[in-house]
Amino acid sequence: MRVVVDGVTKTFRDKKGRDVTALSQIDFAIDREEFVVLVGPSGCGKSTLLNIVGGLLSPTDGSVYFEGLSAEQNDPRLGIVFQEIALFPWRTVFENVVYGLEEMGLGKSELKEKGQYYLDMVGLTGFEQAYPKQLSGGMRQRAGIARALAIEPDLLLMDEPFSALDAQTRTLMQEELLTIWNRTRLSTLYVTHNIQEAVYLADRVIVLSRHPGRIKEIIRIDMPKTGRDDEQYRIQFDDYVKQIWNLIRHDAQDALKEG
Ligand SMILES: Nc1ncnc2c1ncn2[C@@H]1O[C@H](COP(=O)(O)OP(=O)(O)OP(=O)(O)O)[C@@H](O)[C@H]1O
Repeated sequence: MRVVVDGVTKTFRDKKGRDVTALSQIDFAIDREEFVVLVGPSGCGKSTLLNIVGGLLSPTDGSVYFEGLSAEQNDPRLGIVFQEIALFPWRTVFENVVYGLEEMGLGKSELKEKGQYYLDMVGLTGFEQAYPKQLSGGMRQRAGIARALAIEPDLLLMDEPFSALDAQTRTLMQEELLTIWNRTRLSTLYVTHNIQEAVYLADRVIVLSRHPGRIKEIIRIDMPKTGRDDEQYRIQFDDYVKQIWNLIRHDAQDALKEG
């Protein structure tokens, strides 16, 4: 699904009653079958922007269009994955994955078929009857991804989905996400702090600056979608990382000082 973010501005009121502009005049599009990553220093408005696209927050100004229509006119189906996946502890992995499908009123055999298909896709075959507390962090994230995919969304929204995982699990999950994405080719908006992750996954990286959050630059990652970690792309990969870090560095230092 093509998504257009048009002139989005978001103002919050802080505890002292002052208006804080979190996002100012944000314009960009996510094309069909495009993977767009938002990066930027802490507090630049990445999550706010993702939540606005997902309809969880409304913009103070501007609009989001889905295939040229507003969310009310189009009612896009959204698959959302957050950093801490909120699985229902009293439901098995399978029951968690099919939760959205149940809500959509699917029958038992369809639930079984689709649930199993997406569990297999994320590598959780054999864990259908396990409960979330019996899973590792990486497995819980996989279950959350399967749940988001199971509803066959028009758009996938992911907010730091791997940042609570250890470095090795994170690398493996990035690889798996690419494999899954290549099968589904869902339009995706993905938020991360991690520049390597952005360069590894993105068709385009949107770099935000802070106070107020604005688009600093949009960078197309001109490398094949798979195998970016191959030796032959190392220099190109590192150049993208450097380019993005140079755009973020000053803002990140400021964010650090402000705490
Ligand atoms: N509900 C809220 N009320 C007041 N201010 C808010 C609210 N949500 C976000 N903000 C402010 O808006 C700005 C953007 O926040 P947001 O969480 O979107 O940034 P972020 O880039 O996702 O940050 P991080 O990377 O640290 O998660 C920050 O200055 C934040 O303090």
